[in-house]
Amino acid sequence: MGQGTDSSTSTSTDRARERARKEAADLTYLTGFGNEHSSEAEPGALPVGRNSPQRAPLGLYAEQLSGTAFTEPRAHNRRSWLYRIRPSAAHPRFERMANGGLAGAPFDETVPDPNRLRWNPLPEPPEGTDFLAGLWTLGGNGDVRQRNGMAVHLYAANASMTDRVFSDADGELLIVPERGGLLLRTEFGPLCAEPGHVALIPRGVRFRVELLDSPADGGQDRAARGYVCENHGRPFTLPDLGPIGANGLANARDFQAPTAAYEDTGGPVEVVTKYCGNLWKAVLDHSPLDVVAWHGSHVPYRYDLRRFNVLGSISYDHPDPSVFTVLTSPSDTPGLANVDFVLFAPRWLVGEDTFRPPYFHRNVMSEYMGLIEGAYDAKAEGFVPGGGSLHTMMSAHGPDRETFERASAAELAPQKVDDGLAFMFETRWPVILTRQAAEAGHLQRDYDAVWQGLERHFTAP
Ligand SMILES: O=C(O)Cc1cc(O)ccc1O
Ligand SMILES: [Fe+2]
Repeated sequence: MGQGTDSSTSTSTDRARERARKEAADLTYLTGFGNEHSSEAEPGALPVGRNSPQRAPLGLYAEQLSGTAFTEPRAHNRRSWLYRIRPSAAHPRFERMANGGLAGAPFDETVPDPNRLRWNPLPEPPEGTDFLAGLWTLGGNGDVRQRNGMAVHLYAANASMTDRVFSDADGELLIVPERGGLLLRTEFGPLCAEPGHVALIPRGVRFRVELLDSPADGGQDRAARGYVCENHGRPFTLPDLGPIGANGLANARDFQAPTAAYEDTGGPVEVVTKYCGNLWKAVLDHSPLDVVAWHGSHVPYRYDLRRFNVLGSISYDHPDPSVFTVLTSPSDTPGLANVDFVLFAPRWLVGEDTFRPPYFHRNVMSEYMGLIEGAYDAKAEGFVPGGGSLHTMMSAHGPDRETFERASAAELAPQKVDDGLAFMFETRWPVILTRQAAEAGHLQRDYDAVWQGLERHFTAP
């Protein structure tokens, strides 16, 4: 599915990326999660006092995009009004196309595996692989047709999307760049997401991904890489804070939505949509990123993970990682997440008489973890940036032998953990692998060994 380029175009590619990087540096954003945002790229484009006037300003078409049912409670309701050059309805028939490395729930290609699993980063993709072609599904759960569950994808891309846009009818996309900056040109305007940011693209929103860094920036053939949590369930929201109070964890004001920007350009442009697990495409004679103004709550965001206000124990014991929840997709059962996005960010450890790294545990929830940079405090080695681990329902895991031995003997002075940025997609259902993930060359076949040699120390009194 890669779009072909050859080395003679690399100079113009570099120039395009330089332009994209300059543009990314000058972007302006609207702040706040879950508010009613509004933006217009041309003055007067946004109707005042009504959503759907008889004739929308500037000859634009008014169109509503609903992320929740019309009738969901006000606190959950997500919808936006888009004022665009042409309505999205003006499209020809969608035709099936190859899914490439993408797969959709229900996942039934492999027998559910109770083992602890860990992967190295994806191999470098073939030249000319864009974000969409570079998506590779590791596994997931639920059912896209029932709008529940989630999927874990990774991506490795070395080319910008040029004449195509993507949207996902099956869920929202939480994009976690690990290497290489992305310029996400969305219907709502452009968003820049660098490693250390996450970007949230709501269900159904069309976007094109341009790469900001040329492969040459980091050496030959270095692709932009990262992780994607596809959330089929209720849209991600900020967790309730309970006794924490009115502030803390991810603060709503640190989420940034784009400001309107539109393309008034011709085609052909391929609109690719993921629908009930498969990719479909329709070719337009114009860019669908033609929204001149918009308002609403179903909008893309980016969030700088370094803004996360990390809370933890200041007395003893290692708290459950739910205190590190950035975003949660709730289920119908209070406290039980369809999927949580959890961040392990730099923090101080001060617990007295405490085993400070993550404890040994077995969890009814399933945990996929990735690493954006540095190291993770439960694993001395083998868990590397761009790689990932899966500790599925009830699988026994925790610190590796080396970490256990070190932390059991460590002097408990206040200690700053500041050499890494790790995250977890924690989901209510087991993550079932795709065949490509189960058979991948970059699957570590000897992961169990990290827990070998944990000696018995028991002495009966
Ligand atoms: O398994 C992991 O590394 C994630 C994790 C971290 C932690 O601090 C406590 C529990 C947990 O599952
Ligand atoms: Fe865990």
